[in-house]
Amino acid sequence: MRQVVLASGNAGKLREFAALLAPLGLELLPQTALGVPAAEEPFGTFLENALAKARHASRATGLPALADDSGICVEALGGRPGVWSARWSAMRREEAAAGRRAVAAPGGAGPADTDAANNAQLVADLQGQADRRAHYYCVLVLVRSPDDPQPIVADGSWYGEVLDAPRGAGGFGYDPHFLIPSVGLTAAELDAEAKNRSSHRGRAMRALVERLREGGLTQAGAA
Ligand SMILES: O=P(O)(O)OP(=O)(O)OP(=O)(O)OC[C@H]1O[C@@H](n2cnc3c(O)ncnc32)[C@H](O)[C@@H]1O
Ligand SMILES: [Mg+2]
Repeated sequence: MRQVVLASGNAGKLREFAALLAPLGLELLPQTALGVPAAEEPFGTFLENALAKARHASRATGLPALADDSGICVEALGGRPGVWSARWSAMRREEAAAGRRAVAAPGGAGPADTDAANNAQLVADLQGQADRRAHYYCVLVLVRSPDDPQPIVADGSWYGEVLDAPRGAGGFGYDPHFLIPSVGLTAAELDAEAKNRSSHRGRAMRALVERLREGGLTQAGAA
């Protein structure tokens, strides 16, 4: 296994993966560069969505594929945005229009919202809320073929708090509003290396690499 398709269209994730995977000796090809369109993400769990994305990219390219499904889970919101993180502001608009909690599929019909719209929505959702606890969650799925009977799975979490006022220019998504209390910085105030060292994605990636090593699938014993 030398070439792997990265089953993501998110430029922020792509940047982080490029650094995380550099030591592995794998050539990582973004699916967008291979003309693979975004997969449907219709499921209520991160795991199912990641598996769907990995299979979709592997089927389209004939290559092994790595997918990431991730999001921010806020205690006071019962774990939401969760799997709806990429289109949280649209989700909340749909709920407001329906006058109740919508039952739309997590990936929804439309494209992801802008980070600014999602962040503004999250801040509005937490207005007057004292409990600011939240965590990022990431699950990674690697399939060697679209019908791989043994997908390799790893996950990671990163705990913090949601800030009303954004701080920092690094990272992507909800990072300017995600405070890591132990260092007093937001995820967007960390440099890329520091974020990868402690983030949900960094943790999941290191766990995945461990699984690959166990299975002899890294450069040393590539399949
Ligand atoms: O599905 P792909 O193509 O990978 O790209 P996406 O942006 O739609 O990705 P997800 O479906 O996994 O949605 C995850 C959302 O959660 C947020 N998110 C995930 N990881 C993050 C991180 O490290 N920092 C900030 N926000 C993050 C961000 O808003 C993402 O759009
Ligand atoms: Mg997505």
